[in-house]
Amino acid sequence: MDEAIARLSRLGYMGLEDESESDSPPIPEEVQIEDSPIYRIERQLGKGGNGLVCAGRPIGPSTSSDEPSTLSDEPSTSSGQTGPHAAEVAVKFQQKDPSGIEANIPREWKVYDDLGENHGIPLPRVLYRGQQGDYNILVIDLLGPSLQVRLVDNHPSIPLAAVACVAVEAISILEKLHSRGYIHGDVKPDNFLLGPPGTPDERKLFLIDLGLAVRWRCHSTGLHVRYHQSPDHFRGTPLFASVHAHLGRTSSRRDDLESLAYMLAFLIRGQLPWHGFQAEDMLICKKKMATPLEALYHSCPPPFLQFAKFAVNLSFDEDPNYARYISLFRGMIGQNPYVWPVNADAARESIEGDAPPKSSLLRGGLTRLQWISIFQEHPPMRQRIRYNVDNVNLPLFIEEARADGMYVSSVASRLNLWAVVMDSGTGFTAQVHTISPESLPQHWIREQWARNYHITAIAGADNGSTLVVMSKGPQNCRQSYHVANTFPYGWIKRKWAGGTYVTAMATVGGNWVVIMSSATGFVHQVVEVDFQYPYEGIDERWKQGYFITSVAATPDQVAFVFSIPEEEPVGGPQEAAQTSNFPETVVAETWPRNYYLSLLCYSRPVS
Ligand SMILES: Nc1ncnc2c1ncn2[C@@H]1O[C@H](COP(=O)(O)OP(=O)(O)OP(=O)(O)O)[C@@H](O)[C@H]1O
Repeated sequence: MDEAIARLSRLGYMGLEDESESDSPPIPEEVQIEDSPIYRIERQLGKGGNGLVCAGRPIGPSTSSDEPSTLSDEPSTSSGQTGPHAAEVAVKFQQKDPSGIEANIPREWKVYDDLGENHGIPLPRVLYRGQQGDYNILVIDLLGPSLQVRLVDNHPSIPLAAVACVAVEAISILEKLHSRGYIHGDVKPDNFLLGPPGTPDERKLFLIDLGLAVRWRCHSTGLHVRYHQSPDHFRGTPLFASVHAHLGRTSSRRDDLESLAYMLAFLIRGQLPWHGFQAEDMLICKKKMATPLEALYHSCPPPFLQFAKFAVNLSFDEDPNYARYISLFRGMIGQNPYVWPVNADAARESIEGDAPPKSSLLRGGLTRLQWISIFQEHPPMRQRIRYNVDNVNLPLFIEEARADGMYVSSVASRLNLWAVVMDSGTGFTAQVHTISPESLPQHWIREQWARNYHITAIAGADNGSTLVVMSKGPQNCRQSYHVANTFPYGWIKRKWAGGTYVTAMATVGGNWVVIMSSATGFVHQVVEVDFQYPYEGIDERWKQGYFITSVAATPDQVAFVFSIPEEEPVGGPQEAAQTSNFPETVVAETWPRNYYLSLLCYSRPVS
C-alpha cells in the first residue's frame, strides 16, 4: 500500500490547529499555474491533514484563450470572468515533498486523472493544477459549506428526515464512485459539501478529497483486490474509520459504507461513543467493536440501524446492495423533500433491490472468545490430550505419554491449569520442559539452546507462570523471542525481513510472547489480529493457501499467524473450532477422520 497516502492520527476536524503549520512555507498571495488566470488568494476555507484550501478570485486573464480543460460533466460554478465580481474558485495547496523522494504528484490528482471525464460522480471539477513555489496546487470549483458546518456546527438539532436525505444522497454518491472502481477511504462530514449558496446546486451534495481513494477493483483485470491485513497500517480519520481500517485490512467498498453509518450516527447524536480518544486509534477500534449498534442508534428511527447492520456485516468482496440501502430511508423523507437542506434525488431514482438481508452477522458487539482449536489432517497417528492439569500432575502425564512414544505438540492454559496435546507424529527426537513461576525462564531457555533444543510450544497462565517446551530435531534452527504488552507486529515484520518466521506464541499475564525461528520450512507468513474471532480473515487466508501455524489471545484480542509451507503439507485443509468448553467433543468427532488437534489456545471471557 502506498505509504505516502497514509495519514496517521489525523485531527479530523477543520478548525483544529495543526502544530506543523508554522513549518509550512507561506501560502502565496497570488497563484497562476499553467495557463490559468491569476487568482488572488482571499481567505481560508478549510485545512486538512494534507494541506490548506483557500478561496481564490481571478484578477487577471488566463495566458491562454482556451477554456480550462474539465474533468467532469457537472455544471460549472465559475464564470470565466476576472475582477471583483468574478466567480471564486477553491485552491487546494499541498506542500511538495521537501525531500523530493516522493513523486511530486499528489495522489488525488492521479485519481482525478484515472476517473477521466464524464465520470458522473458529484465531485468538484478540476479547473487547473500545477506547481508554484513549494506547493502542488489544485484549482477546483468552489462549493458551499460542509455537512459538518451546515448540519452540525450551525444546527443544534438536525431533523432526522434531513439526515435521511444525507443518507440516500451519500449512498448514491458512493455507489457512483465505487462503480468507477474506487473507494473514497475518508468518508466523514467534512468531506461532503453542499453546492454554493444561492446557486441551483445549493442543496446538492458533493464529495470532496480523493487523497485517500484507492482502487477496490483492479484496472486491468477487473478483479477484486486481494485480502490482506497489516495491523500497523491505519489510514483514514479515526472517528469515522471502519474497524477493518483500524485493523489494517485492505480497503474495500464496505469500509466507505461503515464510515457512512458512523457519520449518520454522528449527525444525529452530535458525537460518537468513542469521541475523546482521537489519537489512540486502537482504543477507538475496541470501543467501536464493543458498542452494540442498537446502542449507537438508540432511539433513532429503524432505517439507520438497519443500514448500519448491513454495512458492518458486509464481507470483504461482497457487492453492496445500494438500492436496498436507499430504499430503507425512503419512508422517512416524506412527500415533500424540498423542505430539507439536502436534496434526496437518489430516493426517487432508486428501485429496491431483491437480495434478502444476510442472516449471519459478522459483527454485533464483542464475541466471548474461549477455546480456539485448530485441526489438521495427518496420516494416522496416536494423540493424547489432557486439560485442567496442575503443576504437579503435568510431568507425570508427559512422562507417561513419552513412554508411549509421544511428544508435546501444543500447550495452553486456562484458569492457571494446563492443557497439553501429545502425539506420535511430531518428528522430535528429544524434549524438555519447564514451568517458570514468573515470566519467561530466560536463563533456562539459553541453556537448552546451547544443547540444541528449540522452543516448540509455549503457554502462559493468568498468574504469570509460563510453561515452555523445547525439542530437538528434525532440524536445527536459530531462535529469538520478544515479550511485549501490545501485539509486537513491528518486531515480527523486522524479523520476517531477516528470513525468520513465528513458530510459537502465547500470552502470559497480559503480555504477548512471540518466538521466531530460522529454518522453519515456511516461505511466507502473515498475521491476523482482531478484537473478535476473525472468521472472515481465516477464510480469506485459507483461500489464499495459508495454514494457521500459531494462535494466542488476551481476554480481548486474538492473533493468528498464517504460513505458507515450503512443501505442500500432507493432508487436507485445516479446520478451526471455537467452543466455550474444552473441545473434547470436537476431538472425538475429528479423530476418526484423521484430523488431529494441532493448535490450542484459551482466551479468558470478557466479564
Ligand atoms: N471545493 C471546495 N469548496 C469549498 N470548500 C472546500 C473545497 N474543497 C475543500 N474545502 C474545504 O477545505 C477542507 C479541507 O479540504 P480537503 O478535505 O480536500 O483537504 P485535505 O487536506 O485532503 O483534508 P483532510 O485531511 O481533512 O482529508 C474541507 O473540509 C472543506 O471545508
